[in-house]
Amino acid sequence: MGDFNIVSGQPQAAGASYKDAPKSPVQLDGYNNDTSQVLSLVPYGNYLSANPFQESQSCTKNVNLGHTISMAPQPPTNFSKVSEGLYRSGYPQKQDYPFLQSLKLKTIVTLVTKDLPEGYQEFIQSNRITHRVFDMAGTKKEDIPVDMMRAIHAVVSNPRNYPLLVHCNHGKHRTGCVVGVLRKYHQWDLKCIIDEYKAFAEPKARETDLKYLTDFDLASLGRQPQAVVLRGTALLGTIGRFFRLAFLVVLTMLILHPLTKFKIKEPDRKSDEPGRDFPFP
Ligand SMILES: O=P(O)(O)O[C@H]1[C@@H](OP(=O)(O)O)[C@H](OP(=O)(O)O)[C@@H](OP(=O)(O)OP(=O)(O)O)[C@H](OP(=O)(O)O)[C@H]1OP(=O)(O)O
Repeated sequence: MGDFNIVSGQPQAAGASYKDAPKSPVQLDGYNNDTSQVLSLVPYGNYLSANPFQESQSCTKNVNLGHTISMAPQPPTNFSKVSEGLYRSGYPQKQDYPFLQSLKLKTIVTLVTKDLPEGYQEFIQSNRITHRVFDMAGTKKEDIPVDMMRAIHAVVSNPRNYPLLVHCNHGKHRTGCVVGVLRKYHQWDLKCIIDEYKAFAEPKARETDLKYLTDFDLASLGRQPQAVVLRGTALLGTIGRFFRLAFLVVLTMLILHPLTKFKIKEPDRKSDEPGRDFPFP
């Protein structure tokens, strides 16, 4: 019997529920005014078709019919890319580890405390991943403490920690709030933030989360919103480029000037070398 691929016919990892996956692709391209922040979200339902790991990192598994099934690594439930090097999902299970391994994660941020699934600790340790666990209560039970969100944000917004996966139980509420705050920090429009939250939380979007994201005060993060910094940086970069160019032009002129003088330099008047074909006054 030959191999057959069951990936396309089984878009969800075993043990994860189909209802958790967004039903349609979510493209948030162009949501943001700042093109430097335009992101292409590939939520779970559409992820496999765009999964670069599908071909390169397939593994095989024997089943009881004696068939050998080629299985591409499966992402965790509600998995998606948030931005370059930053990913979100529900709680990874054992069958998701090969996929996570392919992301070469440097950091995992877990937003809930509970007994770790089978092999999770070993997976994290063997891949030398820094594991940050935050004991966040369910968001319908209590507001996320300001200090906790600030600490989480400091980790998930720092590219030095990337590639980074942030996850909770189902990748809906806690993760939705953390990603929403990150979007706010990156100065996304509130409507886009809410749309993204709902794309992952529906049909269980919570009013408490929507209120949290709507009311969230960026000042509580104690940092300048990044988009402002980026725009400032871009302006400084433009000014810097202008001055560099101007400096090069001036330098070139200074170098060329003596050469030009040399070329048009009048002959030595005192010279009386033979062969001169014009007299000097
Ligand atoms: O139906 P409900 O509103 O009672 O919520 C249930 C459960 O729903 P279910 O029973 O239909 O599965 C939620 O799961 P989903 O809505 O994500 O499917 C779960 O949210 P969760 O997974 O932690 O959320 P994430 O932060 O991981 O995204 C929530 O836990 P808490 O948030 O800690 O309160 C649970 O509340 P409870 O039973 O009181 O502990």
